[in-house]
Amino acid sequence: MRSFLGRFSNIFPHPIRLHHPTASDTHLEPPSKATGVPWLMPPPPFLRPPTFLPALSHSTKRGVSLRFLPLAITAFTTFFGSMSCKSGSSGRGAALSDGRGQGVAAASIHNAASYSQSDAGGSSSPIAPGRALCLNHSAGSDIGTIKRLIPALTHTARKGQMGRVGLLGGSADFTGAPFYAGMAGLKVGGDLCYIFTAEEASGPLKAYSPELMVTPVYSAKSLGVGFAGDLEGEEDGSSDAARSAEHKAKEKQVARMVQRVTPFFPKLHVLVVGPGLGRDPWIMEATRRILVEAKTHALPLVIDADGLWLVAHSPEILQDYPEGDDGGGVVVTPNLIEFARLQAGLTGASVAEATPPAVPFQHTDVIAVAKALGGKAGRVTVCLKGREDIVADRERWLVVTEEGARRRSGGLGDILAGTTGVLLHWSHLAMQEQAHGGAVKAERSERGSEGKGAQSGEESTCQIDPRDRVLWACAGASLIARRASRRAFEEHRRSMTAPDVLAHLGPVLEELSPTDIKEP
Ligand SMILES: NC(=O)C1=CN([C@@H]2O[C@H](COP(=O)(O)OP(=O)(O)OC[C@H]3O[C@@H](n4cnc5c(N)ncnc54)[C@H](O)[C@@H]3O)[C@@H](O)[C@H]2O)[C@@H](O)CC1
Ligand SMILES: Nc1ncnc2c1ncn2[C@@H]1O[C@H](COP(=O)(O)OP(=O)(O)OP(=O)(O)O)[C@@H](O)[C@H]1O
Repeated sequence: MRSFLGRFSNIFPHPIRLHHPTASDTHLEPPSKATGVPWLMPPPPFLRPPTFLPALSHSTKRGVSLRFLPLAITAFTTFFGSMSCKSGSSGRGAALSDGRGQGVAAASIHNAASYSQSDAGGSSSPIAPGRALCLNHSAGSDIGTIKRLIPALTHTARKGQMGRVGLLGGSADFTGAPFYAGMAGLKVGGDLCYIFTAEEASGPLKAYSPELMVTPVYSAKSLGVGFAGDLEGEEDGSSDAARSAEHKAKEKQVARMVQRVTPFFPKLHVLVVGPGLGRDPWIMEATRRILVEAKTHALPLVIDADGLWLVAHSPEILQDYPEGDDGGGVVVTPNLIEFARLQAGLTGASVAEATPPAVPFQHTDVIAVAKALGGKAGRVTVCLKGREDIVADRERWLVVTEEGARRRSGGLGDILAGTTGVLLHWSHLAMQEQAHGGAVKAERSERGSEGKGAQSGEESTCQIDPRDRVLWACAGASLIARRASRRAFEEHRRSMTAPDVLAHLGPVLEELSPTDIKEP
């Protein structure tokens, strides 16, 4: 896997103007600094057993558990009856908690694994010094730059101006992921969210929230996807002719799915692809065709989760993806495993067997993947999620070190994907505003935020280089999602789940860019 780097060793330019190399530029080992919240610091190892409650560290991974199964089962039998497990158990095990006993067992399995993991504290600056793209390297001015991306709310705005986000995702199995991504887009401040999903998912999604406009674009049942798809490939005794007829029927449904999604393209500012989509080959094929169409429209994309599974298997799909009038190109938001899969796909290694390397990924890895995915002329920006988020395009990069939550519950990546979609559009608006400076600036100076920000040293006086605006959009989304996660964690601790983070998006946005304006 590391030999992958060698192939791209000549394409790593200095990431930024005025970049001051530091030791951590080349190695993203998590800092060892403690969090500063004394009672949350991990207790010495000898104090941890016999509680088996995991310390929630920044290196916790979702659902990492089974290596310690025997130990966990012992813990379960010891502590069942003495532990109350009313609030959410940690990690994927929580999904098993139909009854009290199962919930405790699942939590114990995860706890045992976490017990072996080391902890690391957060760093104080939200964006690593020396890695910012602004001329001024102070963290305050980095936040100021992100604030510039957040559009003012005026009385003259029209519905839709702040963002019309499409989302291709959700399936019979996963209805939470598109919900979290879509709602994040709205809660951050996007105006409209269209979800394209399975018929089987659309009912639940509409019931979760009437704010989401949900269009069913295929039937999981008739396509044999999801639950029914489990039977696919089994010998069913049907003849070749019957199988060929079934194949044709499915081909037709795939074509219909494409036809149902693509007419929405002209009204969308961005399409988020992947959360909860599933990896059924027919759905992957339909998604591939939809991406090909999106390319002809130069529709800005955010690709996450199962969308990345497709990209890892067909990395050529994003080659030379154009920047349209709205710019943006493609943003991919992999977690560590998804990033390792992208690397595998690009090198022709097995995608399914990819695992993250023992040493942490570096910004050079991220730049290499961004460049390789985009090909000669494509604009692909990668946001690698992790202990710190590394954002890079083919030549520049930055790292967001804003402290996040120590809970790794499902759905936080979906929230980032939806947030990124809106920030991507906002960065386009900000560029327009920057180009037509005067009038909009005057309107902005009416806002209560201006004075406050200036006092705290967070206002940015520098212009955003248009080439960097997607990086800033990704950094902004990362900062917002991580800050909201941290706030939700401070409030809910071990019971923090994705909806708690959604609830904190608004307050974080308000803090960054207060909405009160003086009436003319
Ligand atoms: N409530 C829902 O509906 C949710 C649905 N989700 C969807 O579930 C589907 C499958 O996603 P998965 O993430 O499970 O699939 P993956 O195959 O990408 O991940 C499989 C497993 O890898 C492990 N893993 C994840 N991140 C890791 C890391 N950084 N380092 C080491 N191991 C790691 C976890 O155990 C995870 O369960 C996607 O469509 C996704 O969008 C998730 O978004 C979570 C929430
Ligand atoms: N160790 C960590 N410490 C703090 N924040 C983290 C850590 N790892 C990831 N994050 C943040 O959590 C969010 C989700 O990242 P994660 O890697 O869990 O995504 P994911 O696996 O795609 O999520 P999902 O459950 O939606 O599929 C991102 O905003 C990321 O910055």
